[in-house]
Amino acid sequence: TTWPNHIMDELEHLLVDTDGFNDAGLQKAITPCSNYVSGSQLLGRETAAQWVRVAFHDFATADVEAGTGGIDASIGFETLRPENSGAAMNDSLGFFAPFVNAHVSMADMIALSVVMSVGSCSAPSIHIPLRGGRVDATEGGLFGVPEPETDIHTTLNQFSQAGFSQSDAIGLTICGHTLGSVHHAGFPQVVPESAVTPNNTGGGIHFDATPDVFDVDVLNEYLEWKGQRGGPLVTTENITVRSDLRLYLSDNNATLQGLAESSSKFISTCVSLLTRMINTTPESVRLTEIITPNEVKPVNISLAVDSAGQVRFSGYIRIKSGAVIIRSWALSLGFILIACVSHRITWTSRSGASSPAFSTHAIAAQTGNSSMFGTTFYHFFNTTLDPAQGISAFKIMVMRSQDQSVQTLENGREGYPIEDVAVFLPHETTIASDGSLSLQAAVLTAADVQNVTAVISAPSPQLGTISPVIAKSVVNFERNGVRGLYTLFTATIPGVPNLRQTTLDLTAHGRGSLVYRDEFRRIAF
Ligand code: HEM
Repeated sequence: TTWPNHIMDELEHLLVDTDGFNDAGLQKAITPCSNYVSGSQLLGRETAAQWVRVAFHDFATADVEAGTGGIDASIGFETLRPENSGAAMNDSLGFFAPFVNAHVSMADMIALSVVMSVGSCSAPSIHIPLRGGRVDATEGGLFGVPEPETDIHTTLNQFSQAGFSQSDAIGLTICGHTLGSVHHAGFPQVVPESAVTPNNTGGGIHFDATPDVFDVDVLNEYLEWKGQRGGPLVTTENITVRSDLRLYLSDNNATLQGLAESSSKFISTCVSLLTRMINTTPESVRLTEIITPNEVKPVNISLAVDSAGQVRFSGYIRIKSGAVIIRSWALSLGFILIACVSHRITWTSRSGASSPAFSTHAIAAQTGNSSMFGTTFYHFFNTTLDPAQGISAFKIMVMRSQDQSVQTLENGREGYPIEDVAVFLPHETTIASDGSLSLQAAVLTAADVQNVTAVISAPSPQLGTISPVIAKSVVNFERNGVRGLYTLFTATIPGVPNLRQTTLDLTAHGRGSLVYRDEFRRIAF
């Protein structure tokens, strides 16, 4: 894929930027893995485990033959159903809500959270491949999440409707039940009140000795009948609610004995089953390619037209260091080659023609960011462009430290595209006392643009679920003076509920059928 791909870029950010500079803030919720982010640690709840359970409950009502359900965030509308009992659903969706935007659906957050939980709560880190592009449901789906009371026949039918065979169902359940606990609060029919203690007020009993590690312990403890022996859904005195025991015994432990061959067999089976679980979606959904951490990624690339009409080109280049440490970087924009001590920048002018050279420098790498994929470093650049020449794309040159070889990253062939005819200016957004927002854009006067509009995508509350819906509205911009070679345009819109998550797609119509777009810009900083 070439840059930008908004869905993949956003999910990659959430997955990879988990620490230090530009931390997306998701992984902290499950660091350490025993952490509970939605309330007191004394409750004995675990956010990482909740995330995996929520995904299962969203998935479990899929009907693969009908092509409906699966990971579609319909779970948000279904939290009052007895089959979705427990704090996990609204805890998790409530935590994910501030991450949702025009290109990050709640359904993708649910899938991503499984990848994050399993990847973070394992060593070496277990990587479940993530794809994006799931679409949020607008209402609840079918009933049919298996409960502790559900008989084995019904349970297997429910899994089968979701595309999972008997051995898949057994495998997926034991893979899920390596994390977390069953709680007296929510499941008093499974866990007795005696589990409640001052340090465990929710009365959680673990499935295995390591409830905060995604590992094979639950399986070994069950088969060897030691430790937690598979947990409360195996051992509870109330026979009716021994759903795990019924499931595991439904093929006389054959599936589990197969999985117990080795830890790696268990892990690889879990990866495969959990991947299938998060990729079960309504049939209209087209998932993206697998999201892999970018070696080199442009971040927050922006143009700004200052009051003197100067064009500032700035942003970050994030570099992932694995085996390769990159000592220097450069930006190239086609024809201009800028050389300073160890950085080079070239670019393509607006017309694709060569432009005069300029020099800039990168500010030393920001604090490294260590993620489950390795460490990343941010390099800042900020330079002035000649507005008459403009910019249409840039390329990035990196030097590998091992052999000093220089590689030019061209984002396919054409370079990383950048729009300089119509530019939204998020730093100039102002908020009036009545909450309304004044937006600014700059459009190159020579482009002879008649019509500037924007689609605003604002995550907004919706009835029946804690998950936001993206409300879209269109706004027309009016001329508002001149800055150098640019004409300023402005628009006023009513306040939005979630400013930080609200984005805008700017469109300017020029001569003939020429259209200039500055897409997926944060409305304000
Ligand atoms: C027959 C199928 C299943 C039944 C009846 C079942 C039932 C339950 C119950 C009653 C709890 C306790 C929840 C609480 O006290 O908060 C639980 C916890 C959990 N389940 Fe399942 N489950 C099943 C399958 C699965 C599957 C397939 C997964 C994921 C792949 C999964 C993942 C989890 C996780 C991670 C927890 C711990 C949650 C926490 O600690 O908050 N379960 N399950």
